[in-house]
Amino acid sequence: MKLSVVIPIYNEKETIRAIHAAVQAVPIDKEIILVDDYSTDGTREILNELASPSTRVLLHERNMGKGAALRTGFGNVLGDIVIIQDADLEYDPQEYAKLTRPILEGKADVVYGSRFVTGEYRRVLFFWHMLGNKFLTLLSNMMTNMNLTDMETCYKVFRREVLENITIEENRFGFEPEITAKIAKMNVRIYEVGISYSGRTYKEGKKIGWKDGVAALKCILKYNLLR
Ligand SMILES: Nc1nc2c(ncn2[C@@H]2O[C@H](COP(=O)(O)OP(=O)(O)O[C@H]3O[C@H](CO)[C@@H](O)[C@H](O)[C@@H]3O)[C@@H](O)[C@H]2O)c(=O)[nH]1
Repeated sequence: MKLSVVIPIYNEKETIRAIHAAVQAVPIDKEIILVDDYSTDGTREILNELASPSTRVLLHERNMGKGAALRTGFGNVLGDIVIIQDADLEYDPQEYAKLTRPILEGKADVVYGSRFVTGEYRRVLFFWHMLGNKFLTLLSNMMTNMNLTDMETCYKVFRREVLENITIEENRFGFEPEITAKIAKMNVRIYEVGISYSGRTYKEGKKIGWKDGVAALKCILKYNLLR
């Protein structure tokens, strides 16, 4: 089984080398797909250095958002299992073994890594982000009739066949509720596993804001009620 690691990137020159090295260090047969979303901080020059037969670099010619970068990445995967990896250091690639296990054991088609279950460590940060996430996850669950604990997690893992039947329409962070609504309507087995999480602050490079929360709310309604 080969793993495709899709990394959407926007202005991450401080972390891109480290995250690439951390992914490379995971002892799993894999390909890495770096999708740069028109970074202007020097990230692109670093990506040229990282390109190799096992690390492909795809470039957007304007900034379109994380969802759009994933659409580009998913369209190019060759592996049997696909994982989304943020370009910062919040989510630890050491978790891949745990995240892929339910698929490798033939139990799951999709796995979400949750920051809210089990005794893994996590950095304590923003109360309002936690509340926003809990609210969006609750609303999404009410509409999908699922019981996820972390709908907004980065770590979403798919058998490639599942993604072949999904087209991401949302360019920005709205793709999280969109893809969740879409898999809920498919006949797939969804699992959750607990993961560690080392969130970063705005000074450390976080870009997401309250407007993304409002956009996510609209996407929950749009993809569950109107489609
Ligand atoms: N391609 C692309 N990537 C972007 C953009 N903006 C941010 N990203 C990438 O998306 C990741 C997360 O961005 P942050 O700004 O650090 O937000 P976050 O708080 O960590 O986001 C959390 O919530 C999001 C929405 O649920 C999740 O998508 C994300 O994985 C994480 O859990 C980073 O790897 C960043 O490079 C963009 O315009 N384009």
